[in-house]
Parts: sequence; structure tokens; C-alpha cells
Amino acid sequence: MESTLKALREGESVLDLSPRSTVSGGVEDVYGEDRATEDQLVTPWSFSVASGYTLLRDPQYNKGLAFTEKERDAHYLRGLLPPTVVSQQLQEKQLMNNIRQYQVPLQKYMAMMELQAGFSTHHDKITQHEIETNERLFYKLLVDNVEELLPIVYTPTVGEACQKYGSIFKRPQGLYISLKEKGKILEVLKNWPERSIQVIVVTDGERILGLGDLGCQGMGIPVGKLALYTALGGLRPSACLPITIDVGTNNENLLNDECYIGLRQKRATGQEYSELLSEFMAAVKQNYGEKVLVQFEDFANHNAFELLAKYGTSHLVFNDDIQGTASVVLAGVVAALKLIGGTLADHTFLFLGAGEAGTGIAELIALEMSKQTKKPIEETRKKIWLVDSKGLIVGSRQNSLQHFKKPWAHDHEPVGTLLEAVKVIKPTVLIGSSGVGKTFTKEVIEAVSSINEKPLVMALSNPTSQSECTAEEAYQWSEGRAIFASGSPFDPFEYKGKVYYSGQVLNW
Ligand SMILES: NC(=O)C1=CN([C@@H]2O[C@H](COP(=O)(O)OP(=O)(O)OC[C@H]3O[C@@H](n4cnc5c(N)ncnc54)[C@H](OP(=O)(O)O)[C@@H]3O)[C@@H](O)[C@H]2O)C=CC1
Ligand SMILES: CC(=O)C(=O)O
Ligand SMILES: [Mg+2]
Repeated sequence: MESTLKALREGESVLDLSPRSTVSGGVEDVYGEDRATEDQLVTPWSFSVASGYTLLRDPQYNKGLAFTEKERDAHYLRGLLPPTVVSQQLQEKQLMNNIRQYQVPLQKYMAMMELQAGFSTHHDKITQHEIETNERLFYKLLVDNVEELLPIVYTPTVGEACQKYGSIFKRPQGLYISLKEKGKILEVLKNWPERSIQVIVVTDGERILGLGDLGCQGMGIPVGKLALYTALGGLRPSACLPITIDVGTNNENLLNDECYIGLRQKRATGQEYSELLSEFMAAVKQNYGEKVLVQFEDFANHNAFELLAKYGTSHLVFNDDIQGTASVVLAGVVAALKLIGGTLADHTFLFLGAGEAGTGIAELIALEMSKQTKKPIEETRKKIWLVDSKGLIVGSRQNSLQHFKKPWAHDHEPVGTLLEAVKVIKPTVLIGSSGVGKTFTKEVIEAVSSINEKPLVMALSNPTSQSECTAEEAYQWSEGRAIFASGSPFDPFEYKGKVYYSGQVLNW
């Protein structure tokens, strides 16, 4: 190592792979190209300091035309850039103008990913010169244009990006750990170029937003969530690691799609699944230490609750869909009390959807109510009702319920539909966490509006296509009386001469 460093300091080549090439003609096989064959693997390793041409293509350090005169001299950039030096502000302005030219959100997404990591080169209008890879500029843009760009980098656009990941995918982002890596996960983690990781967002792609099983293409989710950790939370990008665990997919369309980038097999389950996850969690701790935060994202609920419970005592873990959602929704409800009146305990909650989001939110609301009223949580839970795909969760269903639904099986006769449930439970707050769009029908919104002067309606399911109703529908069907918020954003809506701005409740 010392001799390598000495050679570097003295400007000698350290790329020379012995034995020396036997190819004659005066040109040495410095890079080992002549010797590399598919059978005899030679890693094309190089010891490089990012300067000159390489620096311009390094997302982390590239500044494009914003490199100063001094930096151009110091980093061998002379001639590789046109002579003008521009400020980052001007770069930002030009880039936002370019991104705004795109009509289709997915194109904006691809342009943003190109800027972040050199994602794709498929551009119709924007030339390669206009979108360069420049991670600092990506975050500057995101921080300065949060409202405009978050729906691009995250929901709703990220949902479409994941659905089409195979065909828009060019350069990999994040780390892929598949069943093929079983027994070698620690080595795979070591392939990641950064060492000081503070947060990992990991998915297995089985419940991507409300879009279902997108397998390996779920990678857009950890990448997007971690961009928000940096843009909104101030974490260094190099401290963030997006990971997708690929155990296969049950999505037949993907399995038959020639562009699919993941393992072409049905999902591993049971022991095979838990052994891979267990190896992963152990490797994470071994490689990054005790304090690395592992955020589980968009796992299906049959794994999500179990993983959280299993690793909650040994690792620093967090499930965004169960816990993160609960905290933002509670905050949203508390804020809305200023408009709808009363305390938390004065309200009756009805959920459509009793999975990770629904039961996670319900439990935190019950806890907060219990804290405020000093009543036991078993009592405050009774103010909260949930409907799943089989109807209202009631005592007679107790034995057939998944464990996370059991605390919500209150005494009541069976009720089959949401509309009937609204009529009999008479909620003041209606929350959608079903992942199924259009389920807050005109009749449902009218029913909840007939009970309340100002019904609080939250349609949390993502992306927009899965929202239980739109802002327009909520305002129209409630005749402008609903207090409405959604997971994916809606534009302001004008109704009878008044403009309504809906809220966004999202576990960013
Ligand atoms: N805004 C935000 O911050 C967040 C939004 N979400 C969104 O919430 C949605 C659900 O996520 P999650 O809770 O993790 O998913 P889960 O799969 O864990 O839960 C979905 C629940 O909805 C129920 N359901 C499905 N279809 C229907 C239907 N037609 N009628 C009534 N109930 C139905 C399911 O019933 P059953 O159990 O009987 O199958 C299940 O209880 C997703 O769209 C996700 O994007 C999630 C996290 C955060
Ligand atoms: C927002 C989010 O985490 C979800 O829809 O899954
Ligand atoms: Mg999620």
C-alpha cells in the first residue's frame, strides 16, 4: 500500500498489472485488456483521483460550469469546459426552466434522476449538455423548489417510475441484494462506495405505494425517500443508503416483461425469506455499527409487522408505513381540530383500510387520546373503527383476524360496506388507508357530510390513482364543507367562487 501511495505521489502509473503484456508493438497492456476474458475475470481496477474528465462525470463532485477559474486549474479541467463560469444560481434557474418544459411528470423525474446520478439518457427535448450529473445541484433544486419537485421525486410520480423502472433504467442507483447474494451479503455491502452510513431505507418491493408488488423495481422508493432525508432532513447524501431486497415477485406482468430487472421467480417466503432478511440485518450491523437506522419501507403487511417486532430489540429500526404515517396523520388531525373543533377524544374515527397505515395511525391516535384523557387505551380504542376488505372489523370476526387487527374488533353486529359503516358508526373523521382508489364514493362523502357540519376527510392512499377520492370530489360532494387532505397532492380547486386548498398528509 505504502509503495502504491508513493508511486501515486511521484506520478507513476499504479495501473500496471503484472505479468507484463507480451503483446508487441510498443503499447503496453496497461489496463489488462488483452488478458481479460469472460472466463478469466480481471477486475478493471484503477486507482484514480477524480480530476479532469472523470471529475466532470462524478455526480458527487461535479459542478459543471460553476467550477471557478482556480478550480479549473487545480483539477485539470482547462479545455474540458467552455470558458464561461456561471453561478450555481444561474445553473439552478436554467435547469428549472428546462425541467418545466416537460409536460409529462415522468420526464421530469428522469431529468431529476439524471441530475442526481446519471439515471438515463433518454431525452427528447433536453440535450445531454443541458442535464449534467451534479448531485449538489440536484439537492439545491429540491430544497429551493420543494413543493414543485417533491411530487416528482416522490409520490405520485415515483409510482409510475417504479412501474416503468425496467425500461427507463440506465445507471443503477442504490444497492440490490437478491437471493443470489445469500451467504455473501456482507461482501455486497462492502461494494457500496461509502462507509459512514447513517440511514438505510430498505424495501422488498412487495407493496409499493398502493400499486402492489413491483419486485425489484421498487428501488425508486428508497431512492426517493432518502433524497427527502437529505433535502428536508439535512443528512449528507453519502450517509444515506437505498437498498432493495429482491426475493422474486408474484407480479406476472413483470415476470413476463423482457425489460424486468429483477429475479424472475416467485417470491421466496417462510424460512428462505426470513434467513435472507436475518443475514441482511446482521450484515448491516456488522458493517455500519449499532447506530445505523434501518427504515423499512413498502413491505407487505404480512412481513412488515413481524420485521419491526423481530428487529426492534436488536437494531435501530423504524417502519415508515406503520410508524411514520401514524405520526404525520396524528399531527394532521390535531392541526385540523382548530377547524373542526373539539378535542381528540370528542371525535369518532372510521378507517377504510386496516393494514400497516390504518392500524398504525389508529393505535397512535388511541394512545394520544389515552394520554390526554387519562383513560386506558382499551377504552380510547373504542372511539376508532376500521373497515377492511371484508367489512367492519367487529368482535364476531376476532378469530379470523390478523393479529394487528384484533385490538379493533369492537362489539357490534357485522357491517358489510363502508357506506353502511358510515351510517351506523357516524364518524366525524373518515380516513382512507386502503390503497384502493375511488372508494370514497359520492354516497360515502354525502353520508359523512350529512352527519357533520365539517367532516374531516383524509384520503391517504398513494399515488394519486389510488387516492380514495380527489380534492375536487371531496369539496363538491360535501358542498364545500369537508376539511380535506390527501397523501398525494391535489391542485387548489375552485368551487362556487371560493378556492379550496387541500392539505397533504404524507410520511415524507
Ligand atoms: N399518506 C401516507 O403517508 C401513506 C399512505 N400510505 C398508503 O396507504 C395505502 C395502504 O397501505 P398499507 O396500510 O401499508 O397497506 P396494507 O396492505 O397493509 O393495508 C391495506 C388495507 O386496506 C384494506 N383494503 C384493501 N382493499 C379494500 C377495499 N376494497 N375495501 C376495504 N378495504 C380494503 C385491506 O384489507 P384486508 O386486510 O382485508 O386485505 C387492508 O386492511 C397505500 O396506498 C399506501 O400508499 C401508506 C403509508 C403512508
Ligand atoms: C407514503 C408512503 O410511504 C406510502 O404510500 O407507502
Ligand atoms: Mg411507504
